[in-house]
This record gives sequence, C-alpha cells and structure tokens, in this order.
Amino acid sequence: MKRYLALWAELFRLSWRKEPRLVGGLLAARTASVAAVAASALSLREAVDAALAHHAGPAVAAALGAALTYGVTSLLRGATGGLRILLVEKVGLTDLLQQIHRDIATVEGLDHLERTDFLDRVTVVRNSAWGIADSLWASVDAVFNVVEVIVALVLLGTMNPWLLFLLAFAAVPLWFDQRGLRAVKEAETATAEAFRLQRHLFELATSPSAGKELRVAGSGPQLARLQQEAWDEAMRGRARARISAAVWKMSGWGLFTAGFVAGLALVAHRVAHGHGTVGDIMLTVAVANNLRESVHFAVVRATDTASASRLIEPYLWLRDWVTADRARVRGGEKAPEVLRAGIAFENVSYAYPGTDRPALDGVDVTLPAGSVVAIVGEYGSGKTTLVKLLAKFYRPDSGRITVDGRDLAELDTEDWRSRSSAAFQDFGRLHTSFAEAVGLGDLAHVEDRERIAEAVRAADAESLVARLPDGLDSQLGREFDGVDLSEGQWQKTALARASMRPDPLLFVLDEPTASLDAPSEDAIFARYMQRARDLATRTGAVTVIVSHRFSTVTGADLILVLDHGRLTEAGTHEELVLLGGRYADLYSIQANAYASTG
Ligand SMILES: Nc1ncnc2c1ncn2[C@@H]1O[C@H](COP(=O)(O)OP(=O)(O)OP(=O)(O)O)[C@@H](O)[C@H]1O
Repeated sequence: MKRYLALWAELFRLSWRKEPRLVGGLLAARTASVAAVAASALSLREAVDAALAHHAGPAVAAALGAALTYGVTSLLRGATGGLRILLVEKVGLTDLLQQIHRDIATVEGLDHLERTDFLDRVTVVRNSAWGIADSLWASVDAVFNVVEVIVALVLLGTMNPWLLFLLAFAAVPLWFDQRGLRAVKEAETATAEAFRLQRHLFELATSPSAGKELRVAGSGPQLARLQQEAWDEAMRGRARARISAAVWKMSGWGLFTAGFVAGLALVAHRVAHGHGTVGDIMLTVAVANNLRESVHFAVVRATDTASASRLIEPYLWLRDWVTADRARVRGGEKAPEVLRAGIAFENVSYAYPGTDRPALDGVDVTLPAGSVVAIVGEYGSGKTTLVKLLAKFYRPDSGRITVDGRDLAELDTEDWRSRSSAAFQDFGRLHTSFAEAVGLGDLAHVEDRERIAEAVRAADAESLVARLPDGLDSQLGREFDGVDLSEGQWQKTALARASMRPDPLLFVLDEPTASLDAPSEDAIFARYMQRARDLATRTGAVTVIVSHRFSTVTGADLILVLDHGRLTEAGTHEELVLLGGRYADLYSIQANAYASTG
C-alpha cells in the first residue's frame, strides 16, 4: 500500500506541476458536489414540513433549493468526470507511457525481452496505461465518496441512531466485489500465455513475410485453427471468472437492499407513532438513496482502485526490475583506445532465461588482438550467443570475458558498443532513406555522406545504390511508398550499416552473407578480410565472423569449432584439417558437396 501511495503522490505532483488549474478545478468541483448532496436532502425535508404546516413561501423556497442543488450535483459530477479524463490524457497517459518505453529501451541487455515474466507484465502495462494513470483520480474520488457516506450517516444518525446499521450492509458489497475481482485477476494471469500465443499466431498469419511460406506450405488453416483454440482457451477462463465475479456482486447488493428496506420501515413506524415529521421520511428516503449511491460509488471507486493493483503491480515490478538492472550494471570504465592483447573468454557459461541447457558451456579461449576469428559449428551450437555476449547483450552466468585483461562487465556498455560494429543474421530492415539506414550504424555520423559512401563500398553495395531510384536518398520499405529490397539487398544494407564506424575494437559479422549469392559472398569476404587487416593495424581490432560455409573462413587466423555450446576445437584451417576432428569432417563434406554440385 505504501508503494501505491508513493506512486499516486508522484502522479499528483506531476499533474499539479503540469496542470494546476485542472487539478484545482477537479478538487473544487468534487468538494462542492458533496455539499450539494447534503443540501438537497435537507431542503427536501424543509419543503415537505413547511408545506404540511401551510407555510407556502418557505415551502416553495425550500423546494426550489432542493431542485437547484439536485441539478447542480449532476452538473458537478459531469464536470469532475470530464476533468478527470482530461488529466489522465494530458498528464498521466503521456508521461507514463513514455517512461515505460524509455525504461524498456534503455535496459542495456536483451535477456529481459526474452523472459516471459517480463513480457507478460509489459503486455499488461502497455494495454492498461490508462488504468494506471487514472488510478490516482479513482482513489481521490473514492475518498470523496467516503466523505459523502459519512455526511449521509451523520444525517441519518441525527434522526435515529439505529439507521447507522445501514453502514454495515453497505460494507458487504465491497467485500463481495473483492472476491469477484480476485477471481478475474487470477484468471487473467492464468490465461496470459494462451492470450499471447493467439496474438502471436494471428500476427504470424497476417504478416506478409510469413505469408509466402504459409501459402506454399498450405498451413494457413492449421494456424487459424490453433489461433482459435488459444483464443477460446483464454476467453473460456476469463469468462468463467467474470460470471463468478458478477454473482458475488449481485449477492452483495441484494443484502444492502434488504437493509435499506428495513431502515425505511423503522423510520415510517416511528413517525406513525409521533416521533419525527413526514419530512424525516423524505429526508431518510433522499439520504438513504444518496447513501446507496455514495456507497455504490465508494465501492466502485474502491474496487477500481483495488483492481488498479492488477495494473500497478506489474508496472511497479517493471520499474523495480529496471532499477535493479541499472544497479547491476557495474561498468563505468572506458574501453581502451587500441587493443593490444585481445579479448579472452575465461571459462564462460551462459544459459538463456527459462532454459536448463547452457547455450555456451565453459568456453575458454583468447581472441588475439588484430586477428580474424571464425566461429563455425552446426545449427544451435552457440555461435550467435558467443557474439551476443561479446556485444554485452547478456552477461555470462559464470566465468568472464576480458578485454586486454579488463573485465568486459566493468567497461561502460555504451562506450564499448561505440567501439564495436556488428551485423547480425536477423538484421534490421529500417524503413528510412537508404542513407539513414546505413548512417544509423554510427549515430554521430548519420548525415556524414562521405562516411556513408565509404560504408557502402565496404559492403560491396555500390551497385545496389546505383539501381535505387534516388540513390542514397531513396526511401526504403513499401509501407512508406519506398522501394522494397530483396533479402540479399537488405543484408547488404545491414552490412554497410555495420561498416560505418572507422575504428572499432570488435567487428562482428554473424552470417553476413546468408542471403547473398555465391559470387557476392566471395566478393564480400575478400573485402572484409582486407578491412579486418586494415582495422588490425589501426586499432588492433578483433574481427569475428560466424559462418556456415567453411570454405569462406579458411583464411581466418583462428577458427573456433562449437558443438552444443562447448568449444571443441580451435586453430588455423591447416591445424584443424591435420587434427582430423569435427572441423576436418565437416569441411570435407562441404568441399565434396560443392565439388559435386560445381
Ligand atoms: N533467445 C533464446 N532463448 C532461449 N534459447 C535460445 C535463445 N537463442 C538461442 N537459444 C538456444 O541457444 C542455443 C544456441 O543458440 P545460438 O543462436 O547461439 O546458435 P547458433 O550456433 O548461432 O545457431 P544458428 O547457426 O542456427 O544461428 C540453441 O540451442 C538455441 O535454441
């Protein structure tokens, strides 16, 4: 509860700073509406008693007062509702959503984006930013509703203390509502996975990239069936919980209604025996009716506030997670200007969150400064994981990576990344101008045409630019009326992007030519080998190339062979062929395959 109060205090301060007039207006309108409710009921009693006593003037004046205050009450309620929406839209929603996006984007690793517990909460928070922002005003409204209840009880208590027992009946729906909400909350958490699955399947079935494969494979109907099943599963669980919540709610209200009827009968009985006036009956009806409304809204707002915990909890969890992650990030040291010894893996192991099998298992090897290191191995052997660890996307579970003897974890991540360049196999397709899609490889030089042209040359992409309608300024991506590139052309664009930095210490090419034809592949490897040598003399950079095609990496200074996350062989091509192990086997299989197809 303390944490919720702190969050609301934070939101209130923010709202007050940004929109003091809206906040002031909301509080004033709400206070006036509480006073108007009491004034309306008292005027009604006055009007009835004055009329029965044949005091025409006061009776008319009181009746007018009752009507007026009644009208004003509705007006003020409408105004507070409008002001509340404005405040949520103008302050809470904008700032909250921005902060969430900022927080998620600034986490330096990637593992949070692969953890289902993290993603579940992001889904809840992203879909319910409104509810989180509104929870402050729901709780403020709940406080005013409680004040309304107290005023009503004071009025009832002055007529007959027995009427105070209505409060006990009023509390029942609140408790019953809580029971129902708990069931809904549990059902939502229990079905979050099925819900995510159906959305994933839906997106898969409607995305153009997957569409081609699905049509050829004819698996569209199967996907639609699976999506329907997942949707039904999620909805079944949620609908059951909502029905149970509704039953709880109705039972609570039934009890309150019984109490209300008993209270009214009591007052009528006493007036019939000469205790009190007919106006008292009117006052009781009006106040008890208002009490019913106030309690109803107090319950609704209180449950709104309580149910906001369903949204606030994941939000606070994410904030804590981001804070803890920032605290865990140790590094503040600058990366060296020039690499002298190299990058060393010291018994490094890493398993992805939620998996037991290590993706890297006790890797112990040095990548010497100035060398070209090739990583080979079968699918899923850990090649990409190794380069992701080098880019600090994940932290080793055990062991460490050192850069010229200094723990990579101690290096400032931004600084280290500013001295790294990487093209990954799941390269980004940036729908910007071609120049930007390349220039973004080095944000500080995003408009440096000369640098961009140089990167295009390095990636052997000049002929691609020559074919684009507006050269470097061509817009990419059909969604934005630009040109759509082929897979190979997107990959070359990504390669050019990775070549923007002139002085990296680490240059990673993860399957850089998977989407390219064989002549382009050879040309690119020749260029990047040359580039690696240039970089080596300037910064001692280590160039890491991940490749399936063994023939392309025979010129590497060091070849690492990974098998199920373990480093099984390491050496030059000649050494490994002589060794006659896995590398030699796979190399000869590939060489024979090329010879027989060629
Ligand atoms: N995000 C992830 N979450 C869980 N497991 C993962 C994740 N990424 C990879 N893995 C698993 O880790 C192991 C190593 O994967 P990695 O991508 O490093 O292999 P790879 O050698 O690069 O494979 P490929 O040649 O197919 O690119 C595999 O078993 C893979 O299934």
